[in-house]
Amino acid sequence: MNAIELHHVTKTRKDFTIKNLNLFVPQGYITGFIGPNGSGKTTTIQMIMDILKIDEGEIRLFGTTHKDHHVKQRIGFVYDDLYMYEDFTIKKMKSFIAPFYDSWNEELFQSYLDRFQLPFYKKIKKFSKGMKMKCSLLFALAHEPELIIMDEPTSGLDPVFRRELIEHLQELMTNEKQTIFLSTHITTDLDRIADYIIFIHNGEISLQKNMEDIRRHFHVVKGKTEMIDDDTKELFIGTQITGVGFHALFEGDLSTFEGFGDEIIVEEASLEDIMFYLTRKEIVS
Ligand SMILES: Nc1ncnc2c1ncn2[C@@H]1O[C@H](COP(=O)(O)OP(=O)(O)OP(=O)(O)O)[C@@H](O)[C@H]1O
Repeated sequence: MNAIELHHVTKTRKDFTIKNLNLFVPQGYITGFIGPNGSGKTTTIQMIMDILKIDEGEIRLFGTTHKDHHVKQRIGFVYDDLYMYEDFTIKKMKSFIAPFYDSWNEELFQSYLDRFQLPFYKKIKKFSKGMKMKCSLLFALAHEPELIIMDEPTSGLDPVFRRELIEHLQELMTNEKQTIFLSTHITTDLDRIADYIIFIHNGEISLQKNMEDIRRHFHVVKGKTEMIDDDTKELFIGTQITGVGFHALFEGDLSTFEGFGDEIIVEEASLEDIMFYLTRKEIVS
């Protein structure tokens, strides 16, 4: 079963359109949502959370329409923009948020409060960006959601806490069978933990695959510039040509390169490579 499904979703903002978006987040796994700046990640997440109205299409959460308020109880939403709560302390925020959730776990809340070392009586507006993110995470996790949706959760966090967070998400997924959907620019965070990757570019999905398939099928091929002509270029998703040679992203069966011997080097592609070449088809530098 899918925790999140978007069917033919369309949304037009001032200078930007989400076109016929079909997106599937399987239950019980970590799905990374990646894409360059302004590609539509936050817009998509806001539509899933019903903060932003869709123009056309359908969004389903656990098989139910995303407008159903019971289904929202099952979701923990993490984002760093807590502007609505700037004048609140965590104490006051808790008095508003906790009663909303049937599954609120006070013991768990206190343990995360300790673990994240957040002040209970200080106004949110005096928090750093990282503290705000931790605060958002605290409230999202304390009601034991089945689905955690996170918009850029690692931005603003120092490397130590970022790593801890990533490891913690992995634990949640393994031990509690939670589903995690997170958008990020930091693709190296996902190389370690994601089971599925969805790549969005200019409001359209250009890749939706599990990590195993990605590891198996995407490679970076390197060789001499002379090897690149109109025919060989056709083999690649994207090519970067420099004075000393070419680097290119290849998807498919590596037997294509069997006859090339030592003339080429083939390496597993990272998510960063995939994002780079899918975004820029040809680069000459
Ligand atoms: N409130 C808004 N009104 C109109 N257009 C908006 C609004 N917010 C964002 N946009 C536009 O929608 C497009 C997609 O933005 P969005 O924030 O969804 O991208 P993103 O992938 O999350 O980007 P980033 O990685 O930089 O956070 C951008 O062109 C942006 O200018």
